This record gives sequence, structure tokens and C-alpha cells, in this order.
Amino acid sequence: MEIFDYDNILLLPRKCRVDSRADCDTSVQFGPHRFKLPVVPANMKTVVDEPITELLARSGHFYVMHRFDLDSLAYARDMRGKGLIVSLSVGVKPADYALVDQLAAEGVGADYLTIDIAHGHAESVQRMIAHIKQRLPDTFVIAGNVGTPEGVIDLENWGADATKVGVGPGKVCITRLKTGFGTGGWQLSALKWCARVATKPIVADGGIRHHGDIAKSVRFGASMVMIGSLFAGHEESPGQTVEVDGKRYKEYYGSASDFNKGEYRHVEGKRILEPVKGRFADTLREMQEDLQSSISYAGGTQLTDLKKVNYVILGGENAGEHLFM
Ligand SMILES: NC(=O)C1=CN([C@@H]2O[C@H](COP(=O)(O)OP(=O)(O)OC[C@H]3O[C@@H](n4cnc5c(N)ncnc54)[C@H](OP(=O)(O)O)[C@@H]3O)[C@@H](O)[C@H]2O)C=CC1
Ligand SMILES: Nc1nc2c(ncn2[C@@H]2O[C@H](COP(=O)(O)O)[C@@H](O)[C@H]2O)c(=O)[nH]1
Repeated sequence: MEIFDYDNILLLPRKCRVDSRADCDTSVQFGPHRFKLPVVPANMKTVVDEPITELLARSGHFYVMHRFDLDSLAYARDMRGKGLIVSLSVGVKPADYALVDQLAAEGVGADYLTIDIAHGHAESVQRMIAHIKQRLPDTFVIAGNVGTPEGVIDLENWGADATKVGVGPGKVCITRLKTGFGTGGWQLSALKWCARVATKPIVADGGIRHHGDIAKSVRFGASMVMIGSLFAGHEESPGQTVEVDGKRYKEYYGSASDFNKGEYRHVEGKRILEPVKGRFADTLREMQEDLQSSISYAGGTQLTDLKKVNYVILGGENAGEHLFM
């Protein structure tokens, strides 16, 4: 198997078919809705909050609200009341089962539910998928995280509508250091490996450091790309603002860090400071422009055209040109 990651792959241009990058369509159908970009900010406390998810929903972007220190039912009622998409995260504990029951009993429902646990290839996730499908049969269920084809196959067979791939590639992740496991350092080839067996959409989760990595993710099989660090550090970001030597930063911490958990138990995440980098909406616009440019370099007009391009691996023992996937 070829091992590579975002920083040692480049996609190869094909003859351009548009006169303007504005003619390239970055939108994607994901579950019951179409979104402007194949991008979703990570469901983490220092990345999204109520105002940011509302901004995303109102502007035609996908969002997944986090599940920490939040009254998810009240949040869902509020979004529903505003006529916006409801997209929540759940875990696998009794309170998460109760939330699903309440969403069903009140008729609030959810358009998307993301089962978000560290080791998503687990019977606890199988049971939660079954519960959601029984109580909320119309809800689109994203389950994860996994890092192997076996994980994708099982989650799909258990009823997930999409799987989330990425164990340990995140910027504030320390899973590989603490446990010795994960896809950190080879996330892009893990995505390729998983996409080969997937029959439903894949969300590539973690490791995105540049806008061009979104096109690379789509090339290797992602329908949606979850991004944490690139979205943390905006003026509106929920993390605390910290000033160091006159420069402003926002804190960005892992969901499995002691900062999120409130205790040092099973910690697999850390806290870093991200330089403050302007407004959220401006980054979304720049991402769209960059992705339009990627599609034009692919010789295409739409997102799926990215899947057809060749690529080169730079350096290392797998180096070379690859004409076919
Ligand atoms: N994408 C990634 O690489 C990672 C992401 N995270 C993020 O951190 C957050 C917290 O994750 P998580 O700790 O799973 O959430 P929770 O603390 O909600 O744990 C969910 C349940 O899964 C159990 N569990 C967690 N890890 C394992 C494991 N390795 N083996 C067996 N059971 C397990 C927990 O029990 P118990 O605590 O008793 O074991 C608990 O019952 C999530 O948002 C997750 O996405 C965390 C690590 C890696
Ligand atoms: N191992 C851990 N992974 C975590 C933790 N909190 C979040 N995450 C994952 O990271 C991505 C975001 O990655 P980024 O590279 O874009 O910053 C996020 O979606 C989760 O899957 C954690 O504490 N430990």
C-alpha cells in the first residue's frame, strides 16, 4: 500500500475547460441537502457555537454542533424554530439515548446526527445507530471515527449513512503519542484505502492545514471534509482570546483534552493557541475561491471532476507519478 499524506502529494493539472474560475461549482449533495462547500467546521467547543452554526446554516453551509456542556434539545428546538437545518452530535451514553428519545417524542427530530466518539468502530456505535434509526428513521446518521476499511464496512452495514475517517490526524490530537494507534501522518492514504470499500459518503476528518488539502481529500474519496484548526482562531471563534507579546491568539483545544473534559482522565488531546485570522465568513469565501481554482486546474467544472486527476508523491520510497487511482 502507498503511504502518503497531504504534505507530500500534488495533484496534476489537466487542460482547462472554463474561461473563469467563477464557472466552477463547489457545491455538494450530502444527505438530504446540498451545500455550498464540501467542508464542515469540526464539532468542537473552540470551533463552533450557536452563532457560528447559525451563520453556517443561514449561508448554505453544512454544520455539526458539538455535544459538550450544551442543552442539545433546546439548541435543536431553537434551530428548528428558525427554520434552519438541525445537525447535532451525540455520544453513546445514556444521556445521548435520552436526547434521541426526546427529539423523537417532541417531533423536533434532527436532519443530521453525528455519532462522535474516539474509537467509532465499536458495538456501542452499532447500538446507537440502531437506536437512532428506530426512533428517527429519516435522520441522516454520520458515524465515526474509524481508520480502516473494516471500520467503514461495519459502520455502513450497521446502518450509518456516512462514515467519518480519521483517528489521530488532528492538530491538537495526541492519540498516536498516547496510544501508538492512528492515521496521523498518513491520513490521506488511509482515506484512499477506506474509500475503496465505501458505498456511502465519507467525511475526511483531521489533518487539513491548507485550503488545497480540501481538493486532495475529494480526490482521494471524501464527500465532506471536517476541519478544526483552520476554523479555530477567527474573530467569532468561541475559544478564549489570549494576547502574547502584543499579538492576539485564540485557544484551540481537543475534545479529549483536560480543558474540554474538566479533568485529566483518558486525555488524548492538547491545547494550542491559533493566531487570530480575521472573520469566519471571509475564510469560507476564500476556501470557495481556492476550491473553484482547484476544479479549474483539474480541467473540470464541478467537484467530482477532482476525482479524475493524476497525482505525484514527492520524496520517500513511494515517490513517483500515479496515473490511476
Ligand atoms: N478523531 C480522533 O482521532 C479522536 C477524537 N476524539 C474526540 O474526543 C471526544 C471524546 O471522545 P471519547 O472519549 O470517545 O468520548 P466519550 O468520553 O463521550 O466516550 C464515549 C464512550 O466511548 C468509550 N470509549 C472511548 N474511547 C474508547 C476506547 N478506546 N475503547 C473503548 N471504549 C471507549 C467511553 O468509555 P470510557 O471513557 O470509560 O473508556 C465512553 O463510554 C470526541 O469528540 C472525539 O471525537 C478523541 C480521541 C481521538
Ligand atoms: N485525538 C484527538 N482528536 C481530536 C480531539 N479533539 C478533536 N479531535 C479530532 O481532530 C479533528 C480536527 O482536526 P484538525 O487537524 O482540523 O484540527 C476533529 O474533527 C476531531 O476528529 C482530541 O482531543 N484528540
